[in-house]
Amino acid sequence: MLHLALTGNIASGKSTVSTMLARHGATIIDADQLAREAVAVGTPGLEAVVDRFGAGMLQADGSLDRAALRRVVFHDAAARDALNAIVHPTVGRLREEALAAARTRGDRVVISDIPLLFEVGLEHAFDGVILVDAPAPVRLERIVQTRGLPRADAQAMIDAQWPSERKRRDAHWVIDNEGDLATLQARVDSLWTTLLTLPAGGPLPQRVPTADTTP
Ligand SMILES: CC(C)(COP(=O)(O)OP(=O)(O)OC[C@H]1O[C@@H](n2cnc3c(N)ncnc32)[C@H](O)[C@@H]1O)[C@@H](O)C(=O)NCCC(=O)NCCS
Ligand SMILES: Nc1ncnc2c1ncn2[C@@H]1O[C@H](COP(=O)(O)OP(=O)(O)OP(=O)(O)O)[C@@H](O)[C@H]1O
Repeated sequence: MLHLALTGNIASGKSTVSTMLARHGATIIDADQLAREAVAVGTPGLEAVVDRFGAGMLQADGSLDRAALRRVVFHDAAARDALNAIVHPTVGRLREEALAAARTRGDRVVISDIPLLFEVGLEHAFDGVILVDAPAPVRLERIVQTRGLPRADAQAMIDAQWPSERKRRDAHWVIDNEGDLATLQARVDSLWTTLLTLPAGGPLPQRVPTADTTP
């Protein structure tokens, strides 16, 4: 089994790329989705969030008020660390479970979508790392347009992550996503062709240049 990490800063296009890779047949393990499960109604995770941040973080139906928590943690690094400490261990455990299931099924290519891969120092736990990137102003516009957030809130989310320049150096493949979706699809198709030539679990070339993924 080839197990790769897919990462990239907020609104770089990770989910779009992972959907394209899934259509090619990859198994996707999505950390944002696992993070939602970690704080679902009735979990110790949600209880811990309420203990730390107060009952104001709940909606009337008892589920997490994500917008309320977002407004707190993206303007306060200590609060963000506290939330990460609650959520990340559960996300790690759920990822291991999903990975074990993929192994049992005999899946060929498994891709773990992990937004904070480099920030949490997980990059060496995989056979290789795919980074999706787009310039910060493009990402800012995407957040404002698709999430309908105020510009300052969108910028705070961008500022909560490492600049991508630092991540590009350590990725095996960089997919630039500054253009249209057809260009992105062509880049993902090209990457998939490359992935199929790799030995499962074998050594990967170190840091393949961006041009290699550009058709
Ligand atoms: C703060 C929360 C409730 C906001 O929810 P919301 O629905 O608005 O955003 P969503 O979960 O879709 O995340 C959107 C993007 O924000 C970025 N992001 C999320 N959490 C963090 C964080 N702790 N630090 C930096 N960036 C983050 C990621 O790029 C992510 O893809 C949520 O992001 C959360 O629970 N974050 C903590 C868990 C976490 O670290 N998730 C990231 C993957 S494990
Ligand atoms: N090349 C593109 N052209 C136009 N829109 C795009 C392109 N790539 C992504 N988008 C749009 O930008 C938004 C963000 O993309 P996506 O959700 O894939 O990013 P992400 O990196 O997974 O973001 P997040 O960190 O918030 O989970 C989506 O609405 C998506 O449809």
